[in-house]
Amino acid sequence: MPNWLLPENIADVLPSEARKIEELRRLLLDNFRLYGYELVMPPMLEYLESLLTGAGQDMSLRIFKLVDQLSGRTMGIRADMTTQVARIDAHLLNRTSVTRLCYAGSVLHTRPSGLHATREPLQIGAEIYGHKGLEADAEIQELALASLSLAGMTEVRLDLCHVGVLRAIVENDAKAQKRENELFTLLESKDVPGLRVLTQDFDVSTREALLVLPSLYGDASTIARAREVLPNLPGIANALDELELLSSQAGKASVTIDLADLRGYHYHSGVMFAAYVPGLPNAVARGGRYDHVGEAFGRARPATGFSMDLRELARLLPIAERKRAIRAPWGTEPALRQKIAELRKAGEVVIQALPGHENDQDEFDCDRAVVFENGNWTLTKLG
Ligand SMILES: N[C@@H](Cc1c[nH]c[nH+]1)C(=O)O
Repeated sequence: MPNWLLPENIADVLPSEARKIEELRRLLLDNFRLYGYELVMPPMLEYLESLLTGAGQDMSLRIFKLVDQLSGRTMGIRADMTTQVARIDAHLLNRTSVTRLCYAGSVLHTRPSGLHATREPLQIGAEIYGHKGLEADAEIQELALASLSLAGMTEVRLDLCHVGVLRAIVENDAKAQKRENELFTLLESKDVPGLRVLTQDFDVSTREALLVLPSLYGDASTIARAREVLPNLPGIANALDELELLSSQAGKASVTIDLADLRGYHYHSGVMFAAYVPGLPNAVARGGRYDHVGEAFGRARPATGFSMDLRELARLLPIAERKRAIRAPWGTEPALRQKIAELRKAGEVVIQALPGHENDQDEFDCDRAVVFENGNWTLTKLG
C-alpha cells in the first residue's frame, strides 16, 4: 500500500476547501461573539473517564483510545466538544450567572456517522449554561438558524423532538424503565416490530404510547395529534408545550416534529433539534438541552447548545472565487519591500515570485503587479 494513502473517512483538506472552511469558521465565531459567547479551547485529548462523564454509553464507542506514557492511564481523543465545554463551565469558571461559551475544533470518531461522513469533523458550536427556561433553548435555536443563514443555506428544515416525552412514558412503568436504552435504540430506527416484542409485558397504556411514538411525525400539527393520542401526563404536556413554542420561533425554516427521533449523543434531557439542508443526508446541525452533564461533573447547571460540522457545511458552498492578488518580484531592495508592506497593510494579497517560478500562483488571480517604472515601484494592471 502506498505510504501516502490515508485511512478511510479521513482526508486532507486542499487549499480551496480549506479557505472556505476557515472563512466560515471566522464568520460564525464572529457572529457568536455578537451574541456574547466567549471562545474556549478544550484539549484534543483527556483522560477517558472525563470524556465519558455525563455522556451516554454510546460515547465510549465513538472515542479513539490511547495510553498516556506519563501516567499510564487511558486517554481518549474527544468525539464531541460539548461535554468538555460543560466541564469547563462546571469546574473552571465556577460562575453562578448565565455563561455563554463557544468553540471550534477537530473531533475524531472511531466510525463515520453516515455513509460519506468524515471521521474527523471540525466541530463548531455554542452553549448556554445557567438558565433552565425555554428562552435559552430559543436563543440557541435562533443562533443555529442564523449560523446556517450566514453560511448561505436558504432552505432549512428543522426537526424538533423532546426527550421528555419518552421519559414521561417510561417513568410510569417500572418494566419500561429497566429497558430504556433498548427503547431508545428501537425508537431511533423506528423499529415498530422490535418495539412490539420489547413492550409485550409492559403496562397497556405504556405499550400503546410507545407504539404510537414512531408515527408522531410531520408538520407542527403533529403536536395537536400527540396531545390527543398520548397519555395525559404532566411531563408529556410540558414537552409538547415547549415544542409548540420553539416551532413557532423557527423563522423561515420549515419545521418537522418527530417524537421518536432521539438520535445523537444520549446526554440530552429536554428539547432536541436537528437541522437539515438539501444535498446532505445527515443533519448539518444538532442541539438541545442537557441539564445533567454538569451534575455529573459535580455542579448541576442547566445547559443547552448546538454544534455543527464546518467541513460538511463548507462542502455545500460553491467553490470560492479565486482571490485577486498582486504579483511582485522577489528582492531585498528597501523601496520594493516598503511598497509590498504598504499594499499588504491595506489588505492586498501580494505574492513575491520566487526566482524561476514567476507564474506559479494557482490559488490566486494575479490581476496586478508591482513593477519598477521611472525610478519608482508602482502598481500596474495586468491584461
Ligand atoms: N454536540 C451535540 C449537539 C449539542 C451541542 N450542545 C448540545 N447538544 C452533537 O454533536 O450532537
